[in-house]
Amino acid sequence: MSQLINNLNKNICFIGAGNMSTAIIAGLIKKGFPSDKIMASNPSTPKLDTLAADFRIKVTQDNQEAVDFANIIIMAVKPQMMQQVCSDLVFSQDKVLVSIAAGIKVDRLSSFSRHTSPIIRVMPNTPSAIGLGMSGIYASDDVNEADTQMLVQIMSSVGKAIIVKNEEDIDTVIAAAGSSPAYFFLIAEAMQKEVINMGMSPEQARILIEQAMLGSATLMQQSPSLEFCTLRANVTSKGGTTAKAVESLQQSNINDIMAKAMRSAVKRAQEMSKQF
Ligand SMILES: NC(=O)C1=CN([C@@H]2O[C@H](COP(=O)(O)OP(=O)(O)OC[C@H]3O[C@@H](n4cnc5c(N)ncnc54)[C@H](OP(=O)(O)O)[C@@H]3O)[C@@H](O)[C@H]2O)C=CC1
Ligand SMILES: O=C(O)[C@@H]1CCC=N1
Repeated sequence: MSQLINNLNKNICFIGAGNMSTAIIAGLIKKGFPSDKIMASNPSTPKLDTLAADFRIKVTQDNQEAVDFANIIIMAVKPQMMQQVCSDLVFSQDKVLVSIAAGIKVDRLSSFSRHTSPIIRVMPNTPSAIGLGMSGIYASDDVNEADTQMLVQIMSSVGKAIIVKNEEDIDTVIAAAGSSPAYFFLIAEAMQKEVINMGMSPEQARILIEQAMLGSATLMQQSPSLEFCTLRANVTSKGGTTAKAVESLQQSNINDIMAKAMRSAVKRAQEMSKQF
């Protein structure tokens, strides 16, 4: 994949140089994507200065300059900014327009941007920064296969990527992968607090939780034939400690808690699609 991404021979720009753009840029550079083929645009300079210093990419405060430079334009501003930012830009029709924004559907993006060529939606997540991202890609029927595959190639270079068939599935990708790193960090925070309450140092708490999470995630990935429930059962000795902890989580309705959280993310994406 690394070789393919090096041979892509396209310029990419990021409109909005915030957290998610920075994560994807970091991942692309780590994979060897040429830094002079990336440009980021942002109204304020500190983030641009950091990106230029860390990754040697091109930077500008002029969104149109970035659009004119690129073959692939990644719109990465907050959803509430999208209409304003798009309507100030002129896109020639040979450019591939991509949005990573939650809750803004292709037909809205198309009307904001007056871009009559097909638009692709990508829903990435921040672990893209270390090559462990997970992205969902939605391309409507009128997007040509080569452009869809180019986005699959780009996002696969910073992690894994799947194509979703229906635009609504992007909201499910948000609930399961776009937003979910925050759920895992929240669980880590809660566990760290309790380890400290039990008398250990924050540093010890951090390494215990970090390594347990990393080990569990890696074990899931390296055991494709084992269901998550089997991996859980393998930890749970009859009459032992894990059984008590798991019982406590189940009594607190962990399934309902997670379902409710994920439904809330989807509901918010649906609201945003009407709001912005
Ligand atoms: N963070 C995440 O995990 C994920 C985010 N996304 C999507 O990515 C998009 C960006 O999110 P995120 O990176 O978290 O947000 P950030 O707020 O970190 O980044 C948004 C960036 O847009 C910049 N910006 C503001 N106005 C303009 C403008 N007129 N022209 C160009 N840039 C502008 C902001 O600059 P300044 O700060 O100087 O105002 C900021 O750097 C959102 O649409 C979100 O839905 C998708 C998946 C995951
Ligand atoms: O919180 C958000 O709206 C964005 C989309 C997925 C992750 N961050």
